[in-house]
Amino acid sequence: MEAKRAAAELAVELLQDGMTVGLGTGSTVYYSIQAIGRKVANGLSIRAVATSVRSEMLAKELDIPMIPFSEVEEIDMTIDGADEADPEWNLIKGGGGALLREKIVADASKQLIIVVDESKLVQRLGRFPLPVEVVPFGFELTQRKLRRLGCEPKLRMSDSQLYMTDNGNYMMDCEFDSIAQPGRLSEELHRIPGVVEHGLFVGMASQVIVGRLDGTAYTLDRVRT
Ligand SMILES: O=C(CO)[C@H](O)[C@H](O)COP(=O)(O)O
Repeated sequence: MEAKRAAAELAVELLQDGMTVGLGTGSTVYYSIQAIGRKVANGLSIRAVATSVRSEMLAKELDIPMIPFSEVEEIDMTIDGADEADPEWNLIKGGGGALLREKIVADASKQLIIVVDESKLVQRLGRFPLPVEVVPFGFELTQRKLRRLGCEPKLRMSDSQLYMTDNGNYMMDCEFDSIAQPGRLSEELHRIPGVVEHGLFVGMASQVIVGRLDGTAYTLDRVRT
């Protein structure tokens, strides 16, 4: 908890007056949204868009000024979590189910700041099952096509019900041994018609902030290949 909070709060220090801010989703970003709420109460002037119904509700409770995504031309900075980050700052996201909106918001952002604790750092992506959002129509066929990419795709459940995203889609959690070429896998996933979006964020992060258990945080050095 302290590690998540440390990363989340350090990221919020990057915000400046006048910014349009993207709010990610998850238990780490929860602390960022709380910290933004405190800064807004103390006079920080920003407006925000959320990547999930959950984050939007939290932001509204904290009186963070929100604008509809339809009114946004560009987002200055988005703060979001991740399930895994590799040394090149490639990510797996979507454990919390919000990957589609997160990717749309990240793509519209000048800067994507990722906040994680040290347990999320990996040498190679793939230990965490890759979330893939699929349309309900023909999901069995989509599942078979995903399997052909070398993974075991499991339909996500929640309280014994099929999990449904904020967009009315299903989620397949795809277990790979490891992901050697995230960029290539991303392209292959996009070629499957039933796939709406997947949780590989390749080359999108502008910074990865890592929280330690002792409550300190640092920016991960980026290895370029
Ligand atoms: O991608 C996400 C939601 O879709 C989250 O950012 C990711 O799952 C990390 O969550 P947490 O901070 O709770 O570990």
